[in-house]
Amino acid sequence: MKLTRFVSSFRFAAQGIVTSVKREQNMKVHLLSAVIVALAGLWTGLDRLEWMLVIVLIGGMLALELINSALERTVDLVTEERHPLAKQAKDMAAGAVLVFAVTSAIIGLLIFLPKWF
Ligand SMILES: Nc1ncnc2c1ncn2[C@@H]1O[C@H](COP(=O)(O)OP(=O)(O)OP(=O)(O)O)[C@@H](O)[C@H]1O
Repeated sequence: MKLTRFVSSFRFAAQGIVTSVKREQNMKVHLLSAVIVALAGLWTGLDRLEWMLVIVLIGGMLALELINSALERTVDLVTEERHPLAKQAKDMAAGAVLVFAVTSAIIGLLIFLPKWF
């Protein structure tokens, strides 16, 4: 019984990820970026710690985008009308994604640039 519920929770989580990839343009961009960074990592030859950083940043970016999409849907479910709080909620969630994206880009440059130049 409990095992069935446990397995189901993974299935539902997978459905959420698939829905996000299908419907969210930004998620596709993040996934493509992740593949490009992973290929660049293989080509460059990162060490174990560098790979750990890159994997944490990629996973964090994708997870944050999923949360952002979930929040957008929740807001749209609560109100179909324009509301300043709805705007603030969506814009703050988008801001969180932007903060993490910029942070990831800076750390990525700190990892890759010294190896290339
Ligand atoms: N219900 C709402 N009330 C007020 N502002 C909103 C609402 N929904 C979205 N916004 C704001 O409108 C701007 C554009 O948002 P977004 O790109 O998500 O498009 P949208 O207005 O939700 O339309 P769409 O359904 O095409 O995505 C953002 O600043 C967002 O915060």
